[in-house]
Amino acid sequence: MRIETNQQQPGEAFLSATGIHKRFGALVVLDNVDFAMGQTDAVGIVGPNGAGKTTLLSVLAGAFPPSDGIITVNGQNVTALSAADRCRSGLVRTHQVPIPFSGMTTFENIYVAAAHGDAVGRDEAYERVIDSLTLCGMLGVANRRADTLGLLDRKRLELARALATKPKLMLLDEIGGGLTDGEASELVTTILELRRRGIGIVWIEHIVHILLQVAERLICMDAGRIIADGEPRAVMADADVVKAYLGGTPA
Ligand SMILES: Nc1ncnc2c1ncn2[C@@H]1O[C@H](COP(=O)(O)OP(=O)(O)OP(=O)(O)O)[C@@H](O)[C@H]1O
Repeated sequence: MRIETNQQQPGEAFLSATGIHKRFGALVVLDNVDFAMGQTDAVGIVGPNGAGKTTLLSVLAGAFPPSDGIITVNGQNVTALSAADRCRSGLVRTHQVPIPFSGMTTFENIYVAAAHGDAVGRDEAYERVIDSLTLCGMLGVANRRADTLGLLDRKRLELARALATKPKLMLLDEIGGGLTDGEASELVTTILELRRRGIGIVWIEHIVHILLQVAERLICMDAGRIIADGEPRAVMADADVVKAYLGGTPA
């Protein structure tokens, strides 16, 4: 199902993926996925476990190449580019399981991202760290070693590190995973602030009511395919989505 939305035409897309397949040996994980979005869009991705959501995010971010298909950023074919090069084009991802540099402080972790992401000078990197610490509510733990942080702060650190690369578009993989509703709501406040700055968001999340506070467009994947794409409430009510994702019971 493709539901009408205000999504941009393919020619205007900041990020696009065309005919994406991903196979791990005989296992087909992405099966002819087409996806396009504008730079400031907020897109949520849902779907059952194993649907291929994280794999799609990884292929978009450049963690590994697709088996087939083309990915463009700002009209440029980036299919063969590394994640680091895509980051310099403004596309950055966060990970489902945060793995910071454990022996470094929060500040140092973000500094590495700021200095590496766009090859900036020391002053600008420092400013980006302060901005990221502030926006993500981490000033109070700036000098704590990352391996002493609780889960919410490690999730905040994922956001802060990504933000410090000065992204145009952030790909978030279950940033709310493992958090309570209250904790996840705190992250929503931060993510909405990112949106106010004009940063686009692609967000995979199982906590749907939290996701819907941000997503203006929702995609549902199942078995490596996009089975619904459009206005979030319409997607959640779609018969195929109800069957594949919601166990036959509408949300
Ligand atoms: N590196 C890999 N090698 C082999 N199989 C993989 C690899 N990465 C993912 N898979 C398989 O691909 C399928 C899709 O995995 P993926 O993590 O993309 O799903 P998902 O929709 O993100 O699931 P979840 O909601 O549980 O995170 C799964 O069957 C998974 O076991």
